[in-house]
Amino acid sequence: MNASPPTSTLAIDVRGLTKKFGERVVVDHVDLQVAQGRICGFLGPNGSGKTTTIRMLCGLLKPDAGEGTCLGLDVLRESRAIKLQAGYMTQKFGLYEDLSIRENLDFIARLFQLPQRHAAVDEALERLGLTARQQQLAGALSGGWKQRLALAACLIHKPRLLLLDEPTAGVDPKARRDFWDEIHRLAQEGITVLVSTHYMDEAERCHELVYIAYGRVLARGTAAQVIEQAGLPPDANLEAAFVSLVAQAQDNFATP
Ligand SMILES: Nc1ncnc2c1ncn2[C@@H]1O[C@H](COP(=O)(O)OP(=O)(O)OP(=O)(O)O)[C@@H](O)[C@H]1O
Repeated sequence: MNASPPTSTLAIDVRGLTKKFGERVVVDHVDLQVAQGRICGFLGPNGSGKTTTIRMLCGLLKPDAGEGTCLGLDVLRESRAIKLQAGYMTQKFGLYEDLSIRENLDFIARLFQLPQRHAAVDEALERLGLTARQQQLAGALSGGWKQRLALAACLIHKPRLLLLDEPTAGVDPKARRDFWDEIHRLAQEGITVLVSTHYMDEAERCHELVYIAYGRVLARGTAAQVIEQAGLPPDANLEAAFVSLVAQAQDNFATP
């Protein structure tokens, strides 16, 4: 008899994820499914709940309601294990400016207690093209190089899921393009990526999109599906779709 196929290859599979700050619901029953090896763009206006959702997915914030798994691990009960297998790149550069590139990566490798620390640092440096600069201080790097260092730090423990929160904000177009080429290489290796962005050209490079506003999912699917869900003709672009979705959400969900 054939072995039964895996019941799910979903790297992210959560339903009803909800978070309140005080009385304010900032993430409101969000369902999110992302298959392994896919790049899912997470879009929405400022303050719509993207970062809060990402922090719940990687185990840094406990949901008030909802359930599900990341990498097959329970988001409510196995947050520690999720943290060890996911890479989270925060919006703000979170590394030490007065340490060199190599020292920063070595520090992260120590935190993860990696057995082959030196080799892991070498590999991350090589992968992101940082080897020649490894002795430079992080604080002296340009935005594009800092972002590469931050991605190297995210990858050092070989995560199977990457949660990237506006990783290219303020970075020049060439550095953004290089970054996205790397994201696609990672996805081809089977790593799943959820990435928030405000850039439409980046949204177009995702396999699928989820668009939220007021903490609620307004549309999801391929770019063509999102445009259709926004009620626009097929030749409309994503920017028009998002403007239309936000206008609809304002009518439905905005509090006066
Ligand atoms: N720790 C917190 N305490 C209280 N309110 C918070 C906290 N964290 C976030 N918020 C609020 O929750 C809402 C959603 O914030 P969040 O950072 O998740 O949005 P976002 O979609 O990531 O926004 P942006 O695109 O600007 O990064 C915002 O109004 C924010 O001010």
